[in-house]
Amino acid sequence: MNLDEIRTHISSLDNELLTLLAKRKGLSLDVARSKLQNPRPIRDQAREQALLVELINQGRTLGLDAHYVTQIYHTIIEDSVLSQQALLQELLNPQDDTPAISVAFLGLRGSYSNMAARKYLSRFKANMVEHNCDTFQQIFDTVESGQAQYGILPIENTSSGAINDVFDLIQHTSLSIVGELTQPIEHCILVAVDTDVSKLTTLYTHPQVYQQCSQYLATLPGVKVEFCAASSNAMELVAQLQRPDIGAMGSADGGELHGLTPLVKGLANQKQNMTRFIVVARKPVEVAEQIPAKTSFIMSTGQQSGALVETLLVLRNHDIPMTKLESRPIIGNPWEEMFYVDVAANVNCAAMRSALAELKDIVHYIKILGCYPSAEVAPTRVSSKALNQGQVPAPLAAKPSLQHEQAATPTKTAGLALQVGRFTISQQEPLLAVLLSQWPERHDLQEIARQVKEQGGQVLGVPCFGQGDNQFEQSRLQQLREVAQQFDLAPLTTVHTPEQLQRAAESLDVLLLEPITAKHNELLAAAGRSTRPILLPLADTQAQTLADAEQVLAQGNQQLALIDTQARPLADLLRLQQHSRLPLLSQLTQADAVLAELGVVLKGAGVQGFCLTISEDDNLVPLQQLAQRLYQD
Ligand SMILES: C=C(O[C@@H]1C=C(C(=O)O)C=C[C@H]1O)C(=O)O
Repeated sequence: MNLDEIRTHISSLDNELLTLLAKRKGLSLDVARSKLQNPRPIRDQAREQALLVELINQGRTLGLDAHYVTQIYHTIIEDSVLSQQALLQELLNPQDDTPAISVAFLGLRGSYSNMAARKYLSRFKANMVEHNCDTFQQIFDTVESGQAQYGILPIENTSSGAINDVFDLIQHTSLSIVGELTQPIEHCILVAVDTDVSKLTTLYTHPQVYQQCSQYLATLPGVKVEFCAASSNAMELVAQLQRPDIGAMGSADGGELHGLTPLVKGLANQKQNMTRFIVVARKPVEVAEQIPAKTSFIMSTGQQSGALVETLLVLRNHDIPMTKLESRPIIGNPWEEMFYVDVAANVNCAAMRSALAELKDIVHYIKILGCYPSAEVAPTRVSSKALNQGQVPAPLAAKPSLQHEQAATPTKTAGLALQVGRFTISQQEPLLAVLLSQWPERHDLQEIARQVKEQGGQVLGVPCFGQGDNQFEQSRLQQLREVAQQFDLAPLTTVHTPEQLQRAAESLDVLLLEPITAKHNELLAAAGRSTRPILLPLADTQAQTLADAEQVLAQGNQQLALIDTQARPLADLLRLQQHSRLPLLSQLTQADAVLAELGVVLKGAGVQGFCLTISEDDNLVPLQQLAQRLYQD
């Protein structure tokens, strides 16, 4: 076949794929209708887990990687669940037959709020009429006066936190919250014509985008930054100017609406940059009981001692998980606070009704802001156990419990739980990290990453520091991050100094400390100030280890695990665990003849994770054996 013929063939396969996806979506909506008649929760993670294992195994026989199949199906299932939820909501809250839905949001076409509005409405069949607003107040006014049916408002951001202006306006509105959504915020340089970064002289953007990208912008000293009212205004301007020396900063999707293309992506200092938006409307909605719901309310408790604790106890006594608590001053009552609370519960469920009745008796004021479908569809993780056993786990006893769907999100354990990337470390399913002893060729790195993922590992560690200048190290950090991301692994590196720690923390998920004596305390302090999970090697004595850990915890970082790097006697490890609530990991070497057995014994003794050191030339059979033993027993 020549190139044209191959491409024709690919296009025809893509066509078939799309047709099949559309058919699948149709069937998933049939499932939703059947669940309505025979009430069961929309989300069925046991079914998803079984499906994924089956697909992964089937994929393997066709030569497709586990991570590839998983990624594709996470997207398909997320859409399937959200579409089922939207259908159920539509059936429960019939709309007038409006051919178009009007939405008020901040900024112009292409703003982050506009992209959120588009995403939210994509599940309705109607067209969208856009109301551009200059202020949050104007959004509330536009919806309250009936000019728009919905308003979209950003409420919190993973880097900058709560958006206070919105919390304050919510206290005074008659509108209800009817929905939520989370939107990744990925800042890019957008240009109107074919050009290069070195040709840029001016960038237009919003001050907040500028702040969030300050580290990248510091690398472009010759470029002048000009501020606009919103990133969408910057896009509009750059699209008009059509010049190779001028760019805008904003989202790639937003830029596309103005005919702009991204020149550089991923500019934010904080890589996991996401904003949660709420959707407001004049009339509250009812949420189907098969869907995980959230309820938001505000309350003021007065300043008597223990007042807030009393209210939280009411939630706890009814087993209602709180997902957010914010406090804002009450204007006119100095030092009094209004509390804004989100709970993962339907306002109409029995537990919530009685909790609200009890709360009304003990607070000064309480107002329900709304009950709405929770937009979080956390991907069903295929357990490393299922992956290694290569069998489909029997679906859990089909118990159509509506209450328990809420509990799909992992519960926090009493000790300190370490969250590494998307993985929460636990004794049942220990963490498996592979640490290369040297930097390999990029192709080898990819192949190792692929195999680590295939075996159910979660972390890929490679040394990035100490072999070249800053730029060289930076490029390694970048490469490691990219490869790890490609295979859905958490990237790790070893850091020796506070400066290295700071740089690694900008792009990697986990940091292994290897303090050099002169910088020991400085490194611990820097680890404490960081927000990344830290692996702290055991010191010579238990007292010293606990003191080191305390130094990190005292600076605010609670994402800390201890790691035994010297194969200490089991008795020492057990003794340590009695004195520390921190997860304990063990570093093992590939060469150990009894590696897999060692892993099993350590796991039995409570070790919650393993870091296997390998060199580039090692074969990965021991990794496979370790993974199989760890996840099978
Ligand atoms: C389609 C269903 O509903 C949901 C979506 C699934 C899917 O798209 O495969 C699987 C399980 C459920 O979370 C179902 O229950 O089968």
